[in-house]
Amino acid sequence: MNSTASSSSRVATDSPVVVALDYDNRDKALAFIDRIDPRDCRLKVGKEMFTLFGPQLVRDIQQRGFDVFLDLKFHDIPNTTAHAVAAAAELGVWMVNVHASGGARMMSAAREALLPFGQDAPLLIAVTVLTSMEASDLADLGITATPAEYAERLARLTQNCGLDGVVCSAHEAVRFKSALGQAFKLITPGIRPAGSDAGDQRRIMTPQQAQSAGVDYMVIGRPITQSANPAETLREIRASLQQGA
Ligand SMILES: O=c1ccn([C@@H]2O[C@H](COP(=O)(O)O)[C@@H](O)[C@H]2O)c(=O)[nH]1
Repeated sequence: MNSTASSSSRVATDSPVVVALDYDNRDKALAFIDRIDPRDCRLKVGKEMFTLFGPQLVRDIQQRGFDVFLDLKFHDIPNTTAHAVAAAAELGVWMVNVHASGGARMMSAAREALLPFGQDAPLLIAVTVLTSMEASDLADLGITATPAEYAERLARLTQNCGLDGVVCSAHEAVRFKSALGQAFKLITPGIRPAGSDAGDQRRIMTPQQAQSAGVDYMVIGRPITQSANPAETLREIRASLQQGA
C-alpha cells in the first residue's frame, strides 16, 4: 500500500499526551504546533479541523514530526466504514477510530480493511460511551446500564472484533485493564487539570489521576489550546506526568 505520508520525518515519543487540535483557524493551529516538540505529545485532528482543512492539514502536521490520531469516529455501514478506514491508513495516520455502536460487522470490516497495510496499519480503536455522556444521557436513549457497564459491553465487543483498543473515560480504566488485559489500549478524553473548566465533559479526571488509573493515552484539548500559553501549559502537564511516572 502506498501511504502518502512518509514515516521517516516522524519523531518517536513515549508521551501519553494527545493534544486535541480543535482550532477553527489553520494558522493558529500551526503556530501552536511550531512551538511544541513532537517528543512531548501526539496530535489529534477531529471533525472540525478535518472538515475545514482536509487531509493536507494531516500531512502538514506529519511533516512537522508528529503522529496524528484521526478522530473522525466513523459510524456507517460496514462497506463505507471499511473504505474510510483504509483512506485514513493511506494518509499514514498513527491511529483512527470508529464508533463501537456501529456493531460487530462494521468493526470487523474496518479491521479487515487494514490487513493490506501490514505493519504500517494505524491503530484501530472504537469509541464506547462519549466522555460527555452521563447516566441520564444513556437513559434518554433507553439504556439503563451505567456508563461504565455500557462502555464495558462495547469494549468487549470491540476486543472480540480484533481492534486495538477503545476510547473511554479514565474512570473506566482500572475496570477495563482488569477485565480486558493490559495490551488492550485505553484512550481517554475528558482530561481536566485541577481547577480547569469541565465544559461539556462529564466523566473527567486529572492527568495524574488518569496516569495512575493506567490509561495508555490521554486526550487533552481546551485546557491546553485555550490557555494563555498553550505550549507552556503542555510542557507543565508533561512535566507533572513525568514526575508521577
Ligand atoms: O468520548 C469522547 C471522544 C472524543 N472526544 C474528543 O476529545 C477531545 C476532547 O477535547 P477537550 O477540549 O479536552 O474536551 C475533543 O476533540 C472531542 O471531540 C471526547 O471528548 N470524548
